[in-house]
Amino acid sequence: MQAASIVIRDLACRRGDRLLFRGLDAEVNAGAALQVAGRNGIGKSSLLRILAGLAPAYAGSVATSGTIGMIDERHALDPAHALGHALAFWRALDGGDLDRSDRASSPPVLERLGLAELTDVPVRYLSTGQKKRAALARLIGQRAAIWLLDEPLNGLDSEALELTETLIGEHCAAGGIAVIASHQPLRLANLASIALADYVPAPGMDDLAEDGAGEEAEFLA
Ligand SMILES: Nc1ncnc2c1ncn2[C@@H]1O[C@H](COP(=O)(O)OP(=O)(O)OP(=O)(O)O)[C@@H](O)[C@H]1O
Repeated sequence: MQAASIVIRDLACRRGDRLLFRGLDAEVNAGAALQVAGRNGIGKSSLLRILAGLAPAYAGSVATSGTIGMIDERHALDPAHALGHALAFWRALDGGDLDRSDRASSPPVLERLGLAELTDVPVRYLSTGQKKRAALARLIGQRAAIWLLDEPLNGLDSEALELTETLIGEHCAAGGIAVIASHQPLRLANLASIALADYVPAPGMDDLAEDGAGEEAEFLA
């Protein structure tokens, strides 16, 4: 896996006419995980979208090294297709083989994720937790160095939750990076945490315009 890193400097994020956070600095290096925590609507997903390059920063900068894979509430698997077919679509783009294990000691990914028996089931019939696992299978197949995970534990039973933590841990142990927006406590080695509440501007301090920031900042949908 290529060396991965994320460097965030003095980052500010604006949504609509609201400055959500400002002055955010962070560095994540290969092998580490970063949890982004905070109340609903504080800007966790917005931060992940900036890191993914899907939305512009209002001010400051983000530098990433390494390919990026992201999971949010959109699983990006065609609901009309059987799971196996939907995953094969991504496999054709990403390369890799989910039926094969990277390590002699662990079973293939679909089996580990409890999906091996579900490959004939249309994606739209999968349960919430099964869709989450399927999205994780797609992400693993992508072999991206940086994982951006938006609430990856929501809707998972305790077994799937533990497995997700294990897979994130393995990804980091192999030199990857994971940035995880989550309200829930995470059991991961080498985990740092950002509380976005620490970067919310004080009332009346939500205008960076005089710094020349964000004039062109229009968010993608
Ligand atoms: N395209 C947009 N235009 C304007 N405001 C937006 C847009 N998208 C999101 N917002 C607002 O930005 C704020 C932050 O949203 P975001 O989804 O980043 O929060 P979050 O911390 O991930 O929340 P949650 O925990 O509920 O998922 C919210 O108030 C939201 O309504």
